[in-house]
Amino acid sequence: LDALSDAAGGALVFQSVSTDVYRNLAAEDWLHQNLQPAQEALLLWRNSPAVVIGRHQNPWQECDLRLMRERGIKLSRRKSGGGSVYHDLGNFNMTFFTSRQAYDRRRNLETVLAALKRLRPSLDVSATDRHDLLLSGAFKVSGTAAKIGRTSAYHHCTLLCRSDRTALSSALRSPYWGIRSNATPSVPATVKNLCEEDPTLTCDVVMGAVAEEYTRCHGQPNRVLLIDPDNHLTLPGVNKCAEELRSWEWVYGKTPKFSVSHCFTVDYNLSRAEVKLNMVVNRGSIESCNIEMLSDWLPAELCHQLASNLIGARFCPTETTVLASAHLRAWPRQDDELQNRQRQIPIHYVQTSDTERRGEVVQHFPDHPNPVPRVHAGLDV
Ligand SMILES: Nc1ncnc2c1ncn2[C@@H]1O[C@H](COP(=O)(O)OC(=O)CCCC[C@@H]2CCSS2)[C@@H](O)[C@H]1O
Repeated sequence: LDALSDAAGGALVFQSVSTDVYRNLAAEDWLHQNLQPAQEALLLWRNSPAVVIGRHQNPWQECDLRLMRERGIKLSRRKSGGGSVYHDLGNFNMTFFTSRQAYDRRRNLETVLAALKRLRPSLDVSATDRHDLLLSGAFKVSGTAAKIGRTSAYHHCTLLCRSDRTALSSALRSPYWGIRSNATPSVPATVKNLCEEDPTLTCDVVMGAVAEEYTRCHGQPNRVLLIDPDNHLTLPGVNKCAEELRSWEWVYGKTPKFSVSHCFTVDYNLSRAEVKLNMVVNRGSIESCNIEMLSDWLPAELCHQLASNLIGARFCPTETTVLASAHLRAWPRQDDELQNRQRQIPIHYVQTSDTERRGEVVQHFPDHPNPVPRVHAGLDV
């Protein structure tokens, strides 16, 4: 890197050859750690479908994890604060590295605006006070976040060129409710793609224009260096960092402590019961759990035992399903009716219908002679 920056004699422009969100975030982190603080650089990168949540966010509150899993949309947590955004190959990201003193989000956004102006003079894109970029004064095309270190800093932002807007809004809609936390909430906006204004605009065209404008502003020849975040020889330690960013402990485990309070009605074989579920989830694991039955539909002891079995489990359905099933098997009375009733408790409470979201808290389960175990405490992972 030192040789590179000596040769370039100033600012550097990198473009990642990877579309893996964890590898790209690791490369970004690597550059932040390893560039000389005074070295200015720009990293351009794109990801295959992913949601990137802010450092202090709760993924269960921000996105539809089940839908994301079904559609292969990855979930990642970045190191900067702020809200949740959706990425795919129709969106690209820019990371502006500077020293802490030279950190200036407005100047970076001016570079992006100037690039767009040169490219398509008629495009109406402007920056807001919170550093979003708006198209036609109303539609968000870019969101901003930043990380400020002791001596160096970076500002990164997105740019929507031709993303799948339907996937964006469905991935960023949480179907879960009853969660209380101090996690940073996102600020939802109406988004648009640049290509909706001008169909000839692709990520490649816009990225090229930003690189050109950035080098021009820095009095440099327009040269883009390809960077491979998979190459630990060029970026020593980058693989370990990517694995950390991919780990459950980072993505889910860093969620600020939260509580889940849920009250619902279960119907089974013509009998009905009210169930209250209260949980505290800390570092992604169930710290306390209480299941209350407002009738003798299930013995209090069974509820209590089930709740205590879940303590310490990761708040994810795979783990809690195993625990709940084990609890069923260990229950001494081979009472089919009781077992079937316990299986009805949707501790894993994925709520999708609008009535439920409005708070009518009614959940019906089809009467099934041989219900599959469905008791698990994670919302969905
Ligand atoms: N890709 C993208 N670009 C712009 N706006 C988006 C995008 N995806 C979603 N949104 C909208 O922004 C809000 C959230 O806005 P909010 O202001 O809460 O959050 C942000 O903007 C964070 C930007 C982070 C940028 C980083 C750069 C590299 S890695 S991620 C969301 O609810 C959508 O309405």
